[in-house]
Amino acid sequence: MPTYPELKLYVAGEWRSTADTIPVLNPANDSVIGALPVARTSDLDDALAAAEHGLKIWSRTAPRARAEIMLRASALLRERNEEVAFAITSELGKPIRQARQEVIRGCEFFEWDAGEAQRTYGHVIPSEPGIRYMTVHQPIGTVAAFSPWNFPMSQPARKIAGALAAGCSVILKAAEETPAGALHIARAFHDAGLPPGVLNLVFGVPSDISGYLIPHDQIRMIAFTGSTVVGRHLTGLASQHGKPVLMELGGHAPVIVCDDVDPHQAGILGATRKVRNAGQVCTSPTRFFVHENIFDRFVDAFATRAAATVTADGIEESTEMGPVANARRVEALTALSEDAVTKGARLLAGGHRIGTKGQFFLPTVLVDVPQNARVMQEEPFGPMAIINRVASLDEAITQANALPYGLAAYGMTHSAANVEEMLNRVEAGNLSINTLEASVAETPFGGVKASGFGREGGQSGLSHYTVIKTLSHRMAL
Ligand SMILES: NC(=O)C1=CN([C@@H]2O[C@H](COP(=O)(O)OP(=O)(O)OC[C@H]3O[C@@H](n4cnc5c(N)ncnc54)[C@H](O)[C@@H]3O)[C@@H](O)[C@H]2O)C=CC1
Ligand SMILES: O=Cc1ccc(S(=O)(=O)O)cc1
Repeated sequence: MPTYPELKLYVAGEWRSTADTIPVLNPANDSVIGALPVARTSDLDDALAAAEHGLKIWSRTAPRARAEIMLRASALLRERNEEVAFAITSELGKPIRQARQEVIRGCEFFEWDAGEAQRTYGHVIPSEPGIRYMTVHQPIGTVAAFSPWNFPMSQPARKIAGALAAGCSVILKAAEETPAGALHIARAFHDAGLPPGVLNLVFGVPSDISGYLIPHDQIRMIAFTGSTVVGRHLTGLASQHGKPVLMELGGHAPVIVCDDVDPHQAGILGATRKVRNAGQVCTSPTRFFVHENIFDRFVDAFATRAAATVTADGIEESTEMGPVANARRVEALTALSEDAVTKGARLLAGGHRIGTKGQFFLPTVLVDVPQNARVMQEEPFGPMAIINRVASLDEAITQANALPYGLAAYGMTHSAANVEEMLNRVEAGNLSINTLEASVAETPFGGVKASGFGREGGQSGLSHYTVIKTLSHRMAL
């Protein structure tokens, strides 16, 4: 059986502890599994100095050589999949099978961006004789990155992959609740031969760290994934200091179910995907707008499948859904469910926690939810689905666009005309049809409206980590 790693900071290529620590809990049983060192100001200063040195080396390292180190680190993570997955399940609660998939997804980000590192092409711009115009893409500098607790490995991987592929150095503050995924990444890069200082990993009080790092001249770009409230705060701080940001924020994903699909199959797909990572995914399908012709059959299939979800400690191979990440989520979900029922929603499954040990909240299905219920506006970030009936595609799209969020959106239909209508009108960064997968390494991922700006992954994923320099070269003075 693998063990949970000893938690350390990683600064200037070395592991370090501090006297001040934060306990890390297993949400399946509330036991303490680790003590996380809190970075002191001196650790942050050391990380800044190391990242400055690391940038000098890494930005002058050939893209092919960068890619080789990234691919070696990724291969090590694949070899260590069982150990990393065990750590993720221990600190977050996610079923071990999903944790293994998360490790693979994180590796795919490194592998994709390692390839993109070698394709950051500039242009030669047509010009008059005697002068040449060209552009090159250079690393933006040292990046301050902040990753959330819901994907402890793949979310840090996203940011580290983009920054390192572009030739930047990074100071990553990973989530205090789930630090081990980022720690395993740092370990893999250390073992793969990444020069000291290129990647630095710190933990602590989030606002203290962001408040200290972002204003520093040396930090040239800020990448954050998390709530819209925190993202806006960091965007404000960055803008005060004139720095660009990449913000991947909240979502409240609509799913438009047209009447030309099999309602049983669609309901089962919806319920299965809803409980992925206990619904704690920014792209989690949440508001199902189902055509009235198939509504009842969809609801039956969805609620039956949701209620049958094997909910237990994620370390068991048979578990389909583990606990939510912490007590805050249980409280928030309970309040949202009670509020919706009070306002007239029908509760068909779940709605409450189970057990006295651990943070287990049952898959929850709310039907015919009125507009004034809080859950119609607030991201539940848990295993909670809203299913409402609509009379037309037009009504569904209007409902889908009614919130300020615009991250992932989904449709289920076999009609090309319906797809075209959704593509043209649904306000979202990512629209997926007949699949509830919104993000893979090779496609750009990100939001519109309150869900953020910028894209991670795909061909454009490195653009935020580079700056374009234009050369105007006259052949003679
Ligand atoms: N888009 C996503 O993947 C995520 C979204 N969220 C959203 O946030 C809501 C609340 O989550 P909580 O963890 O309870 O609260 P939160 O908003 O306090 O924390 C979210 C994340 O932001 C980080 N953070 C908070 N303040 C920060 C600051 N000043 N500087 C830098 N990082 C900071 C935290 O370390 C954490 O990882 C969730 O219900 C969900 O809606 C949370 C985690 C991930
Ligand atoms: O919570 C948002 C989120 C989480 C994971 C992923 S990915 O599957 O690792 O790409 C994307 C968005």
